[in-house]
Amino acid sequence: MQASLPRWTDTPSLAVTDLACRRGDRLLFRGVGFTLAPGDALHLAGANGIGKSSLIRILTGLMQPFAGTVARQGTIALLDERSALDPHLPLGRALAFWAGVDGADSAQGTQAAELLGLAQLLDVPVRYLSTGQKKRAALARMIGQQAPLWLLDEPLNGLDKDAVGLVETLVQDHCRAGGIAVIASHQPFVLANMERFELERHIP
Ligand SMILES: Nc1ncnc2c1ncn2[C@@H]1O[C@H](COP(=O)(O)OP(=O)(O)OP(=O)(O)O)[C@@H](O)[C@H]1O
Repeated sequence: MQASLPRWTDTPSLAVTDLACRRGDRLLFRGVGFTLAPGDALHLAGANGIGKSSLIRILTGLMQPFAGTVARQGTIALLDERSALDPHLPLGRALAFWAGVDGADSAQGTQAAELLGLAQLLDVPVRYLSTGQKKRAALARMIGQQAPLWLLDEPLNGLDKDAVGLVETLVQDHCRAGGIAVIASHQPFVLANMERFELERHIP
């Protein structure tokens, strides 16, 4: 079931040092540090509101940390609660739009859509997709980016059991191909050799 392997030239890495995050007047966490190399996967675990999404946004560069540094090597693909797909476009064209923006091979997006069981829905406007189908479509968009660094915020929300297994396999394939994945999830995420990072240990 493996997608054709992504290709990138640089060796990806993600190194986080002594990171702290403040939202409003509250320090959410401090002293967060880890280093990820090709093939590594990290599960960010913790209760609702602990700061998993905030940490993912800091890793992407969308949010500044209160303290600490993030060093990235390689491009990032982000999956969060927003699919980033134009709701008015048919799914196939919405995916092709992002392939164009990312300079990626649009066949990769289509192939990812097929892997995620969306082959029959490429002509359907994104706004008509169900919750689980929208999540699958967002995953197809992310995979189509062919980026080495995958940052996934609650990737299993809204997915049925089969799709959960599929996503776990896709992430595993990505890491086996030399990619890196960070997965923020309050649900179990089954992946061989994945490290677990408990944000709770970093509450001030
Ligand atoms: N713009 C903001 N200003 C102030 N506080 C915020 C802001 N955005 C988020 N927060 C707070 O920061 C905390 C962490 O939120 P975050 O979304 O990172 O948590 P999370 O661990 O991803 O939660 P969940 O599992 O529910 O998705 C929450 O208490 C939230 O209310």
